Parts: sequence; structure tokens; C-alpha cells
Amino acid sequence: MSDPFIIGLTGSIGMGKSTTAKMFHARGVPIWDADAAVHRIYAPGGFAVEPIRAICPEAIIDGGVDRDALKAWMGREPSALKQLEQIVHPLVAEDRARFLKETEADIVLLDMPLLFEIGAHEHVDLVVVVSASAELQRARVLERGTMSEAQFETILAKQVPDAEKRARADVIIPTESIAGAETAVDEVIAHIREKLNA
Ligand SMILES: CC(C)(COP(=O)(O)OP(=O)(O)OC[C@H]1O[C@@H](n2cnc3c(N)ncnc32)[C@H](O)[C@@H]1O)[C@@H](O)C(=O)NCCC(=O)NCCS
Ligand SMILES: Nc1ncnc2c1ncn2[C@@H]1O[C@H](COP(=O)(O)OP(=O)(O)OP(=O)(O)O)[C@@H](O)[C@H]1O
Repeated sequence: MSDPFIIGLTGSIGMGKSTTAKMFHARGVPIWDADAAVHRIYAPGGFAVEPIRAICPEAIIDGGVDRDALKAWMGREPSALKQLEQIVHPLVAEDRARFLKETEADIVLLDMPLLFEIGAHEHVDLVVVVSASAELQRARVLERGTMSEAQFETILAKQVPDAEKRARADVIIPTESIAGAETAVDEVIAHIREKLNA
């Protein structure tokens, strides 16, 4: 089996990556989801549990990494996110490499919030960015009720700005509406299939 065509899907927090990734999945494109990989390594027995215990023992609850405890730690320790990333990112990269090695599909999609930040855009065949207005983004994230405004700002400040992501994208998928995003997803898949069959 030859290497798959790799779509790198990214977008800032709350811009609609997961929703758009599901649209690709519904059209037969297998998905690797970076946030889901973090959930796997944070679960009881996961690869991140012991390394995180070493830097923040109170974040380990019932054998797994507790996100609320991590967020509380981030609130009082400015270097917390950086320390976490040093543990999490290499483990997530290993998870991604396993997925790419094992897949038999001709097209796959990597759903990666930090595609540009970690330089992974250089290893994909097409960079797809989901984007909507900053107002819609903020409203959607705060509506979820899982993050405070301050936590949203901390994460946002760490991410490559939306305008820069748009400028670096091969394709932008607008996520103001479901129908608009679905049309754009159909176009992306048709374009790739055309290229693969040429
Ligand atoms: C900060 C934490 C505790 C927040 O957990 P919570 O369940 O509330 O949110 P969730 O994990 O769903 O993240 C929401 C979104 O925040 C953004 N985000 C998360 N971590 C980071 C980061 N280190 N840098 C920039 N953006 C980030 C992503 O867009 C993500 O989709 C959690 O995201 C975490 O442990 N992050 C560190 C690990 C990491 O770097 N993950 C990024 C993907 S590899
Ligand atoms: N095309 C769309 N049309 C309308 N609403 C959308 C669209 N895409 C996403 N949404 C809504 O926006 C919110 C955020 O979407 P989603 O969870 O997919 O974003 P995300 O980029 O994966 O977020 P995060 O980076 O925080 O993990 C959700 O409430 C979702 O229903």
C-alpha cells in the first residue's frame, strides 16, 4: 500500500475542527484526532500519567490525569502549560505515527489544533483551515461552559492567530453554517480524488 494523501486540518480553538473532521469521516476519510490522542494518554494507564504525576502530583486522580486539576494548576503556575506540552507533544506524535503506519486508506485526515505551532504542516499534503468570525468563536467556546474567559484567552494567546492560519492555508473551510462547511468538504474531497486519479 502506498502512503496515504494526508489532509492536515487545523483552526483556532472553537472554530469547528471536530465538527468538520466528522464531515470528512462521514465521507469515508479516516480521522486521527490530536485531542482524542491526548485523552488516550491521560486515561488511567495512559503514557502521560506517570510523567505528569512527576510535575503535578495532585493532577492524578483515580489513576488518570484530571483536566480540572490541570487547569487549576495552570491558573497558579505560569510555566504549567509549557511543562505539560514537553510531556504531551512527543507522546502525541508517537500516536500519530502509529496511525499513519497502520492505515490502509488512500486519504486520511489529521485533526490538529497545533498543526502550525509544532511544524506538522510541513508533513501533510494539504493544509485545511476552519475559520469563522472571532465573535462567533468566543461565543461558541464560552457556551460550552468548560472554560472560563481567562482560560480561553490563555489558550488563544498560545495559538497562531486565525488571520495567519488563513494566510497559510491551502483551503479555508467557512464554519458559520453546517451547510456551507459541508459544501466546502465535498469540494476538497472531489479535488483530491481528481488529483489521485490523474
Ligand atoms: C489545557 C487543558 C487541560 C484543557 O483541557 P479541556 O478539556 O478544558 O480542553 P481541551 O483539551 O478539549 O482543549 C480545547 C482546545 O484548546 C486548545 N489547546 C489545548 N492545549 C493547547 C496548547 N497547549 N496550546 C494551544 N492550544 C491548546 C486546542 O484547540 C483544543 O482543541 C488540555 O487541553 C491540556 O492538557 N493541554 C495540554 C496538552 C496539549 O498541548 N494539547 C494540545 C493538542 S496536542
Ligand atoms: N459549520 C458549522 N456551522 C455551525 N456551527 C458549527 C460549525 N462547526 C462547528 N460549529 C459549532 O461550533 C462549536 C465548536 O465546534 P467544534 O467543537 O467542532 O470546534 P473545535 O475547533 O474542534 O474546538 P476545540 O479547538 O475547542 O476543540 C460547536 O458548538 C459546534 O456545534
